Amino acid sequence: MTDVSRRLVVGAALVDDLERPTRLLAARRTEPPALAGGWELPGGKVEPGESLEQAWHRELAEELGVQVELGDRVPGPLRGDAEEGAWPLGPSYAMHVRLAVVVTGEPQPLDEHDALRWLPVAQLYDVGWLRDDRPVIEAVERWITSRSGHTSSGPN
Ligand SMILES: Nc1nc2c([nH]c(=O)n2[C@H]2C[C@H](O)[C@@H](COP(=O)(O)OP(=O)(O)OP(=O)(O)O)O2)c(=O)[nH]1
Repeated sequence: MTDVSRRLVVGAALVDDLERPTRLLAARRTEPPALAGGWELPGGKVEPGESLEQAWHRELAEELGVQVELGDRVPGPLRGDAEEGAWPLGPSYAMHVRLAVVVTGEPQPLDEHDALRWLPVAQLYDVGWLRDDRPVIEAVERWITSRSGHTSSGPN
């Protein structure tokens, strides 16, 4: 099935708190025309020679103007080598997703986006996510819900 390797992409599930998240940042794309107006996780393609971690930090600085701390992976269904745990975006891309929080700056739609929205968990589907993001957002929702259901002093 993985006869041709996919181009790696990083996506950030930017939340307000890594341990007890209550909201997620959605970004509206401006290009290409086929994807314009769709909402996505900020991020982009991993450059040659770059680690995934470097790509997350670079993309979030370029696109939103923020420095971030990375949190847990949100694992997807792809298997094998560089795509292990990534999410398929059509036939050509594989997106690795991690939670992240802003440590410096305020997110702005600097590049590739024309709007940003912080979505409370109860309103995660108020925007029109890109088709391939839907299962990713469902996984993020499960992750957030599992965390917010715990008290900070709980055993789990
Ligand atoms: N960043 C991002 N891309 C997504 C998501 N969902 C989705 O289908 N895509 C697609 C859109 C693009 O075809 C591809 C990622 O490319 P990109 O355009 O974001 O990459 P980039 O920032 O490096 O942009 P560029 O310099 O190559 O133009 O994955 C998502 O949630 N986040």
